[in-house]
Amino acid sequence: MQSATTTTPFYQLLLTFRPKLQTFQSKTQTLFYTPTMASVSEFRTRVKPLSALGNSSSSSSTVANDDGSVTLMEYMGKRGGIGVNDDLVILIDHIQYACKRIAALIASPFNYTIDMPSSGSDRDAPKPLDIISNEIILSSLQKSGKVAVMASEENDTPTWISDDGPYVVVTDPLDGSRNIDASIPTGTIFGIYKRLEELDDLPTEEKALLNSLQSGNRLIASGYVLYSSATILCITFGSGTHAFTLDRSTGDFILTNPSIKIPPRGQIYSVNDARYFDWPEGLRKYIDTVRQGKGKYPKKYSARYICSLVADLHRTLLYGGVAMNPRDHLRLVYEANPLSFIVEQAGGRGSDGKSRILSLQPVKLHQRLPLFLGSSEDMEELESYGDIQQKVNPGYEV
Ligand SMILES: O=P(O)(O)OC[C@H]1O[C@](O)(COP(=O)(O)O)[C@@H](O)[C@@H]1O
Repeated sequence: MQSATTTTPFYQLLLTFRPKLQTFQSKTQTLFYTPTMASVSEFRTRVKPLSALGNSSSSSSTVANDDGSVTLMEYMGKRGGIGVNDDLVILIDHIQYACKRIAALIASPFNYTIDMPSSGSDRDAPKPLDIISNEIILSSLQKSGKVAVMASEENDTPTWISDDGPYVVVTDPLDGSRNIDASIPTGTIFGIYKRLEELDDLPTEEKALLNSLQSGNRLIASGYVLYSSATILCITFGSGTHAFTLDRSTGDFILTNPSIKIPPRGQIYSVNDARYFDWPEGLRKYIDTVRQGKGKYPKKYSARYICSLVADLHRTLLYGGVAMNPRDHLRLVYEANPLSFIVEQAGGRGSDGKSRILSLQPVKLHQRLPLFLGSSEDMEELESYGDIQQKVNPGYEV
């Protein structure tokens, strides 16, 4: 019998893989077809107040379907009162489509048979699904017609897509992919900037790089998709952070957490605790203090660490506390900036331990840094310990 693991065609096949779920009916008809560049005015909604979500902070112009639901497309299509322009709606439609394909792939029983040439024993070396996810996102961005350049954690240099694309997309297509074989949550992270028109006359390589190195405070939207027991798309356009949960029966992302407010204080710290002896004094002291309930919040903190940034952040957004990786490991452009924007829009803070992430000017595309994200009061207390950036980074094996 021929082994499926040795045939290259299977990998090729996965690149064009589409889940066979023809019985699904999508309200917005976007799940298993590639969205075209339609105007948002073509999206129809059945209107009624959003009372079913019980969210008083939502805009009064937000409207829901008969069953009380609001899809991501409806929410952006002027229904959420957030005024996302048509080009951006089309772009997000393509990103969410790509993420649904990634979600289906991650859950596929055929993942185990994907075989690709290894690029070394490096723990950070890309896994097959990293590469496939990257291809899926690139292909969706190309089809959107709205992207000038994509900078991905998986590529050494940014990919120039189109001279007149209005947007720049930075992405980590599949974060935490080391977790996949054990079905532990993973995620996609993305950030969107406007194309810097003043750079249009520069050589392609140069303008691709400079467009991708924009400071986080220029982000116009960012988000993540969490692939877990539920597939959740969390997004900000600069007016609050909103989460949508994939309804697998229809293929729509449904608004489930409008205007998320991260609790000002949580009781959870999230960090790879095995690195304790490599931490600086300040960080050790902080963790020792809060785990004993001797901090400003007089309760003993709990530890949670999934080792999947999107999952650790999503929990932190909902429950509060701090999620951190104190060593130079996570990337400013693809991870720290988009996630800091999400956290700030939810009322929290994103820092490298000394400075606000969104104020940093990236100097290298794959620049790494310590990252601390979380509740405003917890972040303030943590930073007051001063010395919290881990300088020793031996490149851990596991
Ligand atoms: O080994 P550490 O320091 O705990 O780092 C774990 C972190 O690395 C990540 O796996 C990201 O690393 P990659 O970008 O190499 O996938 C995060 O999801 C996770 O939070």
